[in-house]
Amino acid sequence: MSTFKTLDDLEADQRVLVRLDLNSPVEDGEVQDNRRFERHAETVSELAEAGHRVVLMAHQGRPGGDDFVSLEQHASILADHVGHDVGFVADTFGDDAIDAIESLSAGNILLLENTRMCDDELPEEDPEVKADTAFVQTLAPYFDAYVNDAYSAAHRSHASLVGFPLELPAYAGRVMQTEYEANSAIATREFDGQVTMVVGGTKATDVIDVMNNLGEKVDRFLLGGIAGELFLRAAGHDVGYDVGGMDLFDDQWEANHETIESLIEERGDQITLAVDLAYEDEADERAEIAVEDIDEKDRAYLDIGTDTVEAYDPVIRDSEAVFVKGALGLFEDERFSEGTVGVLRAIAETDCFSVVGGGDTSRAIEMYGMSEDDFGHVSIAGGAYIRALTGASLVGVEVLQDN
Ligand SMILES: Nc1ncnc2c1ncn2[C@@H]1O[C@H](COP(=O)(O)OP(=O)(O)O)[C@@H](O)[C@H]1O
Ligand SMILES: O=C(OP(=O)(O)O)[C@H](O)COP(=O)(O)O
Repeated sequence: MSTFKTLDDLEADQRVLVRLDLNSPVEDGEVQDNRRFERHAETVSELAEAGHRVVLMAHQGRPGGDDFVSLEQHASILADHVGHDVGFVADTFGDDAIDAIESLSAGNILLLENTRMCDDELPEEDPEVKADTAFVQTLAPYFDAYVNDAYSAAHRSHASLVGFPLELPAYAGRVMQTEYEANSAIATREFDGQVTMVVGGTKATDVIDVMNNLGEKVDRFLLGGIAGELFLRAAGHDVGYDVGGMDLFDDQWEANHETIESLIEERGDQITLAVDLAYEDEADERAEIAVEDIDEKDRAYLDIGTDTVEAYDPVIRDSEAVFVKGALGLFEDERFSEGTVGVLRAIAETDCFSVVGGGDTSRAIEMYGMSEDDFGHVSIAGGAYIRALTGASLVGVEVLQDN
């Protein structure tokens, strides 16, 4: 199955540079614990217990976003899961980082600062270009091996993901290995009955393009979240616009409206949009409005409405397989969790094969008292997992396989 080397192939007593994906929700500056910490802790524990010197890299948010913060809090959350100290240095590859790396003993763990705070990490470029950056060229000589555990970021051609495997012997971590195997197996699986995909979340750009390539595999798309509103906007409704301090819609509209319009034209019968939406009224309560009654672009919609949840429910119950990518609303706020929780409960109550992905969406399962056992596979990846479903390769996996 795996055509890359794994931790089973790693020699003893190595200085190992490990890429994790600890990208997490941040609420009022506080990093929220989630499944990514728990899953990556297994790889980190295994490496530390084997006596390697373990240096971790990860990213958080995107420059300019409210969630673009230091990894200092991540170190202590990860330490709780690993059951071992995780040191932190507020530097990516400068003198402070090198000093901290050089002072490690066998079995020690150190987390470097947010890779996206280093200019060489972004933008996406070919692996050869990334391998030639000062970031990679400076750090690589301090290590014997590179481990990529960040399956959920493996669709990004960033320095920490694709540059190091060109400079160091490279291995897949345990999360990379299990997610790759599970998602590749799902991509080749055939279903006799209806296959439904629930599309939501904030990263509409990640899903809209992929919907084009999933059209043969998926019979019905049920939309919500930011992507759902962009489709409603394309269908002529006054939603899907940035209002107040929002910056979720207009840029993604510019990048995707032509694809959305052609999807509606060519695959309109496969795509179901919300018929009502929920918002916060003057009394801070959940209120709902039918999409056809919306005539002002002045309000943020935070969930699909109750009639939409009722319309989506039988579609899910009639499906043989359901794939979920992204939440249908701001589920972290209970008032706006109805869409996401309604869909997840319908899946959990039926015996369809299901995959739930999206960095944040998998959190809703635990938050609302459901069990992972009620789902076929819960992926900590979002964009990477739906790309894998189309059979497309992920650049971060390709460079491991070539290593
Ligand atoms: N209408 C909405 N307005 C604001 N945030 C939303 C809305 N719908 C979904 N979300 C947010 O999308 C996030 C879901 O993220 P996730 O499932 O990881 O997908 P993505 O990777 O696309 O962000 C959740 O944190 C949820 O609060
Ligand atoms: O959280 C992630 O992706 P996901 O939300 O699609 O699961 C990854 O960390 C990638 O982050 P990015 O979409 O800012 O490159």
